[in-house]
Amino acid sequence: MEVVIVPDAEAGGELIAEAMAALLRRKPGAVLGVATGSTPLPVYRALEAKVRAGEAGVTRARIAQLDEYVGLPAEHPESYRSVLRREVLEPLGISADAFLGPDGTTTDVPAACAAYEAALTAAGGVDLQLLGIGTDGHIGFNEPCSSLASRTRIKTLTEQTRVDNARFFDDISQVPHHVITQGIGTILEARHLVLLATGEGKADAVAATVEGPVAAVCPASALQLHAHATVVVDEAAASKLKLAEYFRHTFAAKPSWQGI
Ligand SMILES: N[C@@H]1[C@@H](O)[C@H](O)[C@@H](COP(=O)(O)O)O[C@@H]1O
Repeated sequence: MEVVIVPDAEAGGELIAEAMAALLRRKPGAVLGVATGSTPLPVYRALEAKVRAGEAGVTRARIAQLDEYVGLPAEHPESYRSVLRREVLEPLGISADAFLGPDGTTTDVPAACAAYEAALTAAGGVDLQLLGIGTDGHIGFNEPCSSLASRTRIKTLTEQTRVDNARFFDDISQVPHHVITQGIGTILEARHLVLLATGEGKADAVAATVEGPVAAVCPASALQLHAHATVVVDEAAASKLKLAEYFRHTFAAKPSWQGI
């Protein structure tokens, strides 16, 4: 696992957007796995700037969704499909045909989960999966104690996650209790995992992810099992890492052309 400590969220966004741009230059039909939440927004803005500047092309790229609320209408502004349309597809000029995601409006959840797994496989798998992290260490919507081998399935949100996500809704009663999420086993199949965490509120979860044991109680710790996982954190999110100086020194010594 590579840990990169950046000065702020914008620097993290730029670093990750450059990795995405480099991927698109060598593989124009790449599948980019995207995440929702506030943290990834600087990545999308930086990638948009690169696309506009002609540094990366997205005409053949595909976008894959990580997770989705169950029961929100697809056109609900806070369905993750709507959020990704607004934050990723429209700004980058990517058509809805190039979007892969689970159907959160379904009445047959197991079939929708199986269909999404099949769609990811048919697309050739995810090349780069961007991840945020919940304050409880969740990735996607894999809450603590999710199986490290799990596949796309329904999950019940913890009260903590509903409280954390209530800011996107008028009040907490509107936050769904159920979600469909790529499983941890599914996520681990992406060729490159890039987790971005910013702010002090993520410091405990980052420390458990990077320096704690691999344990289902901290789902993000599964990244330790992946051969190409990058954790990008700002100073505040890195504040509880015992090995922070080592990580700073290691990245500073890396040739700049190498990227993440
Ligand atoms: N399902 C999403 C996660 O994918 C995201 O990582 C997390 C953190 O969000 P934020 O980046 O806003 O802190 O929120 C939600 O639970």
